[in-house]
Amino acid sequence: LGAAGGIGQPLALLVKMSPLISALHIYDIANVKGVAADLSHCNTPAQVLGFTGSSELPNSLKGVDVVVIPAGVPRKPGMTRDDLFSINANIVKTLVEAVADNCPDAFIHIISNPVNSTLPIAAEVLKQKGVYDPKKLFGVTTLDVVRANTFVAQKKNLKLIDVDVPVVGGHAGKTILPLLSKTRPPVSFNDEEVQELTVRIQNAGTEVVEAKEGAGSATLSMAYAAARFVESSLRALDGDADVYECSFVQSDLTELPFFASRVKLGRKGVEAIISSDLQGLTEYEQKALEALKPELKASIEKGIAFAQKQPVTT
Ligand SMILES: NC(=O)C1=CN([C@@H]2O[C@H](COP(=O)(O)OP(=O)(O)OC[C@H]3O[C@@H](n4cnc5c(N)ncnc54)[C@H](O)[C@@H]3O)[C@@H](O)[C@H]2O)C=CC1
Ligand SMILES: O=C([O-])CC(=O)C(=O)O
Repeated sequence: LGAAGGIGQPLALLVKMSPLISALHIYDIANVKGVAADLSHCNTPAQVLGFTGSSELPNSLKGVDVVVIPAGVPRKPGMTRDDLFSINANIVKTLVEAVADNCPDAFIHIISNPVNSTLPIAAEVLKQKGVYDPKKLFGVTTLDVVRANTFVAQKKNLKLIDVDVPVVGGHAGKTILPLLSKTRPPVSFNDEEVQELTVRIQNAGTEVVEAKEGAGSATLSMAYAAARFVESSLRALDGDADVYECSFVQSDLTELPFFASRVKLGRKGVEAIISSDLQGLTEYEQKALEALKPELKASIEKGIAFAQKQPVTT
């Protein structure tokens, strides 16, 4: 949903290449028919159907196993992700209402920012509709992991394919907390490296927004990350027993109702939340974890309050 946008188009292309996908439904309020015609000429198995306008939204969702939502406006230089709230909150609310009505059992991947608030909005909408399954609702934070892996591999001269850094918390500024001490394979960092890498990972979205000079935010790397999360979800749905990803989900790892961490994915969604990553943190990570909680809590509460003030349409 939001398939004709900067993320939506390359994401649609990447998932069209996946042998795990039989049907690819793409929906947007504009320009989607051309994208569908174009994509449908690729000789890969997924059958592509384009849907546009709210009258076609229900049919785009019927029978769907995984819904990905990158609909909404991106940042411009000088903005925070929270500055997108006033527009994107409504977009996510409307789309998740349609998901609740048409494919309530689907895995739902929320990309639209601010994820720290849009994910709680989605949860609240699903609750009001009576179909909330916390195991199937995901805030997509895969790009933070992709970035952390890339930057750590570059800094330490490691083979990229081997590096895996869990990133916890949320998806904005200092709520993004890479746990460098939990990097696999084990790597040691001095204090200066920890500081430099942590700040770069936290500000990587802004790095792209500034480089694009008003033309939007990360789209290609985001599409890559979202395609990875889709692929992992489909493998889990197919019964693969070894699927782990970081995601912002309902969680009891901390006192906050939603928290990003590594999760084990299975046929029914989140099978387990991996608590061991939060054990044995360094002093730096422990302090950063405590420091991110007030901002993350406020963003979560803002999302919930918004959804409670504007009950769902039935
Ligand atoms: N979670 C993450 O890590 C990341 C999230 N994002 C967020 O993803 C969102 C999309 O970014 P871009 O693709 O670059 O923006 P974009 O403006 O290029 O595309 C957004 C698309 O959403 C569509 N859209 C707007 N309202 C809609 C509605 N009600 N229903 C369906 N489609 C609708 C637009 O027509 C457009 O095609 C932004 O909110 C951005 O902040 C971006 C990068 C990373
Ligand atoms: O920075 C933004 O606005 C887009 C985003 O979430 C990211 O690139 O991590």
